[in-house]
Amino acid sequence: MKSPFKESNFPRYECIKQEPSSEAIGVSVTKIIAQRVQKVESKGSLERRRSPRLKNKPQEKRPCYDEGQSMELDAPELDICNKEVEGESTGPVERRLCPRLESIPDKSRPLYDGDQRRELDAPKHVACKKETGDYNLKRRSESPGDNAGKKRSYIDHSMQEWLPDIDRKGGEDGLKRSGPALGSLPLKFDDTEIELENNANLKWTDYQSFVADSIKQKASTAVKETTRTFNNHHLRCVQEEEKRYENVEARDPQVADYTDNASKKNKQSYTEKQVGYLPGITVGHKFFSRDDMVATGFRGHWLNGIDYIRKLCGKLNKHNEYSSLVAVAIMLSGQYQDGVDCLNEVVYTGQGRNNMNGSKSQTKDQVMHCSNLALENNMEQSVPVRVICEHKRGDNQSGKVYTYCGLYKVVRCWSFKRTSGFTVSKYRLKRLQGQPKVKIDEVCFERERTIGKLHGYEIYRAVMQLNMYYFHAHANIVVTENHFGPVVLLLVPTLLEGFKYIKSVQVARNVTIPPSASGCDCKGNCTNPRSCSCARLNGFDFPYVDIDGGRLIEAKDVVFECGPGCGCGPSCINRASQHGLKYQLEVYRTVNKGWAVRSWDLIPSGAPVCEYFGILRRNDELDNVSENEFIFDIDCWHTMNEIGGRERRQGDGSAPANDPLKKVEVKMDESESEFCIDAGSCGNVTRFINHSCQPNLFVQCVLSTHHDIRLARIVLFAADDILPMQELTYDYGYALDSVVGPDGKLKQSPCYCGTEECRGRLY
Ligand SMILES: C[S@@+](CC[C@H](N)C(=O)[O-])C[C@H]1O[C@@H](n2cnc3c(N)ncnc32)[C@H](O)[C@@H]1O
Repeated sequence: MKSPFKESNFPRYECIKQEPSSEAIGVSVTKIIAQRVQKVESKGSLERRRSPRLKNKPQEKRPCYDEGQSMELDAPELDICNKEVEGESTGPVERRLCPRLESIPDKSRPLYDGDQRRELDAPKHVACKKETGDYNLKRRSESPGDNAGKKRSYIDHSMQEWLPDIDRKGGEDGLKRSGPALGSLPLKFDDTEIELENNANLKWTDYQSFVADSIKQKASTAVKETTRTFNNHHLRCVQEEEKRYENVEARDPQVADYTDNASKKNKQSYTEKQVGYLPGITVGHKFFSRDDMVATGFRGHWLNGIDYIRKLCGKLNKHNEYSSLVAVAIMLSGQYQDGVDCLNEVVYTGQGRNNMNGSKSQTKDQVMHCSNLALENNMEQSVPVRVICEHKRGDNQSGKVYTYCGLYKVVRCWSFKRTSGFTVSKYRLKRLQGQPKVKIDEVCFERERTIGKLHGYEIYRAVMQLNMYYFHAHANIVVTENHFGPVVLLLVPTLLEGFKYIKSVQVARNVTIPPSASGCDCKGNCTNPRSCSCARLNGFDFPYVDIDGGRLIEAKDVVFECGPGCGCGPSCINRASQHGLKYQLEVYRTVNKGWAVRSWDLIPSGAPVCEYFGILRRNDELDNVSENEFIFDIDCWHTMNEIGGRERRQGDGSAPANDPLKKVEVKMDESESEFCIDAGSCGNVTRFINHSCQPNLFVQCVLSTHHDIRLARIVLFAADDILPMQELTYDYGYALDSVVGPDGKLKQSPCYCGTEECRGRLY
């Protein structure tokens, strides 16, 4: 298809053949980028790393980073936290207050002590009801049909209790925050203004929303962390399976622990599962596997459509059974049409009596017990159920996404004879009012919508034919790369004039790349970690598992991949980061951070996303370049060894005793790294990736061709499962007040990452 734009608007840049002159190198801010997603716990005197720019500043004028001092500089109120940590405080610990709240009289302040927090985090109403056995006080009706009609008003009213408090007054969009979000906090829910000491007025509603936000954020961080841990366990388990498959005995006893822990964790969440709203998992939340749902306690079972819980009460129901079961969640799979905005009403078929080994067709009548009975009890006892929709992934990889659609009430239950002659239970469920809208098929939709919105042409087809993307004034640059053709980058000429797109690191003339290391003797693919010498360098294991094209099990100090000196072929799993861009990445414009990068595809955790390309230079060459914000220090060794105030990532000691890295140790006693990658004048999509204090990518040093860590490759990996259209970010790892301008003065730059962990400044 022909481009809708004039050819002249689309300059195409070839990969550069020769290194650009140093004069051509970029014009903008300072330097250094480096990250660590997992930071080690703060160790007394350990400083955060500081910028090499500090070299230009006399020692006495350099900023201090140790905890006490930086607190003094940054925020006096942090002193309170400090004391808490150090255990100096003897009386009840005073918690850190939002500066806005400091002047509110003591008795009017919300309480934050542990017990109350717990109450807030757990669905409070669930707990109360369990204790009082309140469910069973309600009269059970004889006929399900009558039941629905008669009890409707009651159900409508009572079910609101199960919604997240935060959404109760929020209306359809759930944006407005309301008082009840604060659970048992002693707050007034009106617009009364509180007089502050500085004569400013604070509305209670602001105050409430501040607290509500912080509660909600903490819970969502906990969910994120659980999912991350689970993903790690999951990849470990996959590795175990791969080994079993290869009939290779597990050498590392830790692996068994991981497997055990994963199952223990799941068992634990099974017993802890809750009815109703779960803090941290809001409507629209996406899970990427059934395991994720179990790990976070959202569901207690991998397979069953109806997930139920046993309540401790002892009433007989109409089936002469104890009505101690209620369903907590049901899974809808393939029962809806793509693109349905919101499932306000669903009809659900009970489970059981199918031939699970063969055709999956029904072989007997369904009976009203266990899960089916539980779902009926939901109706009779006015207990809402979480509904999850299963749908296919938006990219072309196989797999599913599970979207949480919200809480539903069961309004009717009946039995139905199918044409096969067997009976099934049927349930009609209605979505509770006051929940945010959800697009169940968001993952698939976003990409299509973006393409449509940007161009109004059949761009998707053009992509397939021409192997590249067109862009629009709003999107500006789109990068793609595939197995057949060269990288294509289309730029808005006025925005990035002179910038060249490259698809490998270019080497400056005064830098010599060491000769290739001798590699492993494997043939075809490396599969046996005991005989593969590259696996040995990684601690006698392959760092990747063979799913989704290779996923890194966990961050390491350094990953040794197979290289040109190895006997294995290009499809070897231990070359996972060498295949270029696998995901379609888009460079787009943000409001306050300049350009940014997002993916049109779903990226699974541990997947290599992109490598930092630019010109490989000596660091000292750039000492007088003051304005270049696209320089990445290759400081893997310094980070591993905590040299120059750097924080070591929680490594796993992957480098064995006869580590080839030891050979370079002597050369690297300086506190600053020797080499860097300068993407000021040429680079790839990675240079547009912004910083976040809570990133979804992490930086991993990779060695493949040679084993000189001073010249390691810098590859960004997914730290989480990343949804399409989510901004990709990593932690630049600046120490605060570590960057000095050409005038010798400290430079500060605000951070707009917008995460709850935000430190407020980039440096
Ligand atoms: C490597 S560049 C990233 C791409 C850049 N946004 C652009 O438009 O080219 C680093 C620069 O982006 C901006 N930046 C990145 N992350 C940021 C953040 N979280 N908050 C504010 N600015 C950010 C800063 O100006 C920083 O020096």
